[in-house]
Amino acid sequence: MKILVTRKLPKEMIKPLYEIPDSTVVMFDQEEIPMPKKDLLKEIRNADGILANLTDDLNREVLKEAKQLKVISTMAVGYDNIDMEEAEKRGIKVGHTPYVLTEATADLTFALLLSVSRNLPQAASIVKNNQWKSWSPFSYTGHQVHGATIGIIGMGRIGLSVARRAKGFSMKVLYHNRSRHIESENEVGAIYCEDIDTLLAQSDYVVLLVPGSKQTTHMFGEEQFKKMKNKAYFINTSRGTNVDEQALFHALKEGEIKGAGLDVFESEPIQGDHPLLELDNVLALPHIGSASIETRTEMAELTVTNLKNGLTGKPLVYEVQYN
Ligand SMILES: NC(=O)c1ccc[n+]([C@@H]2O[C@H](COP(=O)([O-])OP(=O)(O)OC[C@H]3O[C@@H](n4cnc5c(N)ncnc54)[C@H](O)[C@@H]3O)[C@@H](O)[C@H]2O)c1
Ligand SMILES: O=C(O)[C@H](O)CO
Repeated sequence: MKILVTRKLPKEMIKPLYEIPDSTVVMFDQEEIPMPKKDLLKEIRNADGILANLTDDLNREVLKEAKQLKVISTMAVGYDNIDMEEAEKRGIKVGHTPYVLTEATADLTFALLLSVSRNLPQAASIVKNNQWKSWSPFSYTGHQVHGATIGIIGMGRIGLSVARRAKGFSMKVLYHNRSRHIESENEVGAIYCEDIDTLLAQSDYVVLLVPGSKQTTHMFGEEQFKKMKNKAYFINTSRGTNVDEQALFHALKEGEIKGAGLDVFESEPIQGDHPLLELDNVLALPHIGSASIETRTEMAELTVTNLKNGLTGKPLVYEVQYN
């Protein structure tokens, strides 16, 4: 049985895979860059299982090559990099890592919100660059978080955890979701906006937390940014493909919205000449929502368990359901 691991992980962490009888583990030898596409195509051909991550494009063409593949285990909750229709057609089970990353990602989402609202990157750079002249009445003043209104789009696991943090800051919580989320209404008093426009018009902070999918691609564009308050901030820790970046650039440049905190981009990694990076009112991070040591360790362990279970005839801990 051949197992492909597309990113270098500590040997100790993937030990359970070596313990599968008659298994051969082929692991890419680098941690910081994805396995080149040509190597992935070559290695996946005769693989039975693959430990993948969100940078592996497991599209139809790639999966068609994978004649022996039985299990894909991705080290992420999102699985928009995997062609689920093709996986279903081929009977490939897909495992992912919900829950274990919820709190870390909610923390990072709230960190972005606080940072953009109070201009932390700009203020920190003044100190570091020896440009701090004096305390002053209005320099670097941002907008209040306490008591403001947050609008969460995608009230799922992470959305609810962000809502709990918002409640701790005495924020009014609005949400839009595919369907009502009674737990968040009962627990934090979140108010359902069936019409997304109501949420956009009333929120001081709009937080996007829906999965990446065909339905959510560019769900945020010119129209949505125009409906937001001019003093509102946009936070995206979901998927970059959910946002039309040109429209976002325009909205930020023209002052239609006040600022943005972004952890994800349409095409990652973005380069230094990306238009959004020209703007002072953008805080951009390199997709680090779940990046705490504790969470990434749990994600890796869960990914290994999902794969081992799938390859040894046991139920995956978290299996993505085909539509
Ligand atoms: N930045 C990061 O590092 C990072 C980390 C973890 C997760 N994520 C992203 O966050 C997403 C959410 O994770 P989760 O665990 O909260 O998922 P989840 O499935 O629990 O929540 C997603 C919510 O979005 C809703 N939804 C889906 N499509 C919608 C639509 N078109 N309109 C309105 N609501 C819609 C669903 O009903 C659900 O309640 C992941 O899919 C992933 O893309 C990013
Ligand atoms: O979907 C996910 O899990 C994130 O993007 C990475 O943790």
